[in-house]
Amino acid sequence: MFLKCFGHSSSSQRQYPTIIEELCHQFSLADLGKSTNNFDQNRVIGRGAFSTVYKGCLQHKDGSDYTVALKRFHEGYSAVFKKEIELLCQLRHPNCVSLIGFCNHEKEKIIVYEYMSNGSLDRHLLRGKLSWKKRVEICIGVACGLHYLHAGAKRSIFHCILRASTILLDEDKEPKLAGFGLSIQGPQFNSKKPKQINADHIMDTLGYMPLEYVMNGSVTDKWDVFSFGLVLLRVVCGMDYFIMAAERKLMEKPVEENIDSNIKGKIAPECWQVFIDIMVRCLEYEPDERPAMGEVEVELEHALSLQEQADITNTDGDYNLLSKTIIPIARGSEMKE
Ligand SMILES: Nc1ncnc2c1ncn2[C@@H]1O[C@H](COP(=O)(O)OP(=O)(O)OP(=O)(O)O)[C@@H](O)[C@H]1O
Repeated sequence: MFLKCFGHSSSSQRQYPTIIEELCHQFSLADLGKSTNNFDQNRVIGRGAFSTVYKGCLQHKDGSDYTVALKRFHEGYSAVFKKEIELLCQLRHPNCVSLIGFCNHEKEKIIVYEYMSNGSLDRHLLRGKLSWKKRVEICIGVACGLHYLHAGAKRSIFHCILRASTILLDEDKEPKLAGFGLSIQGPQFNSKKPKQINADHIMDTLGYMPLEYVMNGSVTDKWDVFSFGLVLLRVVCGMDYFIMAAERKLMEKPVEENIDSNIKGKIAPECWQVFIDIMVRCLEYEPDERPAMGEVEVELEHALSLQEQADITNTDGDYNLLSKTIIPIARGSEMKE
């Protein structure tokens, strides 16, 4: 239904009849050029595989300013542009980035979003400044957003490129899912039938592809659950899975020995036990053995409350983790290499 809205209606010369226009604002290229000082390089806040992202300033009808992020797609990615608008138009959730509007002017394809002043999660993990508690809270928000995508709409949505750079943080460091350009609309909610797709085009940008896709081309919500497990791992270790794998830090060493030095000693054993258990389950080989996002969300809430309880009694000392957890992950994309 939504795709129809992007068809070129040669007779009427109206490119965007009805639905999309009703759901979000269509900006002129002139307005967006003005909002970014003509796409000034100093306004660039991010670069993705398909786009350059700018910080822009628009005006409300009453004349007051508001800040936005503009994703200007590279030439040749109009399908990704359309897909992202089509999906974002359907989403309303505090943990999903909000669409403000778009511009489709000849070769210029631009999406306008609410501005996330704290940028992407990966940058914060690199700096190492997030406390352990804040990290768990962020994971809960992401789990809540994914749960909504999988179960909150009539047809579930599989994000498919979940990673620390597609999780954005607002001014309160509340997480919002972004980067929906390669997401997939699944079967009707409650249908257990996996969707067969050809996602090879995602391969180069994706990386976190689970084994089942490579084996039989099937995509279910459990793809995102697997990617979420890798996000949990990154939140704990502060380092990307690929770097850890290249440095042989996984498989050979327990996760407990790879914990980010900025949070070492801050994790209560009771909290860790619940957290690591859900992480390991998210990374199971068999998709059916991975939990649904609703369960993940509940378990993470539980982990957070155990941390808070432990912090009340333990006011002065660091915590010591005695467990040793080895995670034997096999990514699909590795299998295909
Ligand atoms: N709404 C936003 N507010 C603030 N920064 C943003 C926003 N959207 C994107 N960015 C920044 O731009 C970067 C690239 O965005 P995004 O990942 O969505 O692009 P992409 O072209 O889909 O690329 P890729 O698939 O490689 O991640 C993000 O990591 C983030 O730093």
